[in-house]
Amino acid sequence: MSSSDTSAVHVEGLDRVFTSKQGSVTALTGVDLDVAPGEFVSLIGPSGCGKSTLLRLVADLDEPTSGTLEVFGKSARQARLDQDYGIAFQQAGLLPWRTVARNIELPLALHKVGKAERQARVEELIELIGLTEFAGSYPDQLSGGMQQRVAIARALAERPRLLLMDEPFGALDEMTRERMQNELARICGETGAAVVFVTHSIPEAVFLSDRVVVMSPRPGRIVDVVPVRLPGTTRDDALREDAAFFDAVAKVREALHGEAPVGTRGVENR
Ligand SMILES: Nc1ncnc2c1ncn2[C@@H]1O[C@H](COP(=O)(O)OP(=O)(O)OP(=O)(O)O)[C@@H](O)[C@H]1O
Repeated sequence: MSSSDTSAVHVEGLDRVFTSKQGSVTALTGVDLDVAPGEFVSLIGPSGCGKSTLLRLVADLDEPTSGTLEVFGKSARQARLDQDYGIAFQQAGLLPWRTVARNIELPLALHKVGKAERQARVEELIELIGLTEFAGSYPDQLSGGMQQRVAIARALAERPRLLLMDEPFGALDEMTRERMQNELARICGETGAAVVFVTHSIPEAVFLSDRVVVMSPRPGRIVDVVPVRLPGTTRDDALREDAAFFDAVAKVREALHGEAPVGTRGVENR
């Protein structure tokens, strides 16, 4: 079996050039990447290096200029039609007039899942994100972190084998952000979903990922892939103090700075 049959995401020789009257911008060039089922991969790199563009291509929100892109061995379009992935972006994007439960239920309702099944799934998901008491609350009654948890639950509603996340915790304060990272690590462990995760934070990428993909300034290319091997099977706060964690943070930092000077805009060292 070729890698493209087994990968959650298979990208080969991918280019994306945006053309307009002002000229053309090469956002991505020669990108090769495989994400295995159940694997957590983060994309990190300076502002404008094409991280969101790559994620949007995988999500079939945009089309490559050239190259191969497959999601579970299918075209991105087919994977979208088959609901193979869930998406969560920086803005939680909840509908303010629907309760927490009804926001989570939305993709199921749109796909005509029966009422009893919908209710059971929503209950399960609300428990998973620890918001059972807030099922009947509206988004504006929740904190930013809680809203983001609801967005994650909604992305998981259809049991996707793949989650695409673009800076989902970027707008949260540091403490909430670390709590959300713990939560996401636990959820991924429980659901076994593969994740492609865009972030500007090196520690966040290291804490969550099996591998960190480091990209260069425009035109975006992959300059390094740092494997993260942290001890134990669960990712919790103790890991943030572990020597292996600091070691991986240093490796990612070196990979980033090999391409650009310290303080590269758009990458957080904290
Ligand atoms: N629809 C578009 N039309 C023209 N250019 C675009 C479009 N989308 C992205 N670009 C350009 O492609 C490049 C990559 O953008 P992208 O948003 O993928 O970067 P990024 O790495 O996600 O940045 P950031 O970290 O700041 O979010 C940028 O130069 C951007 O201006």
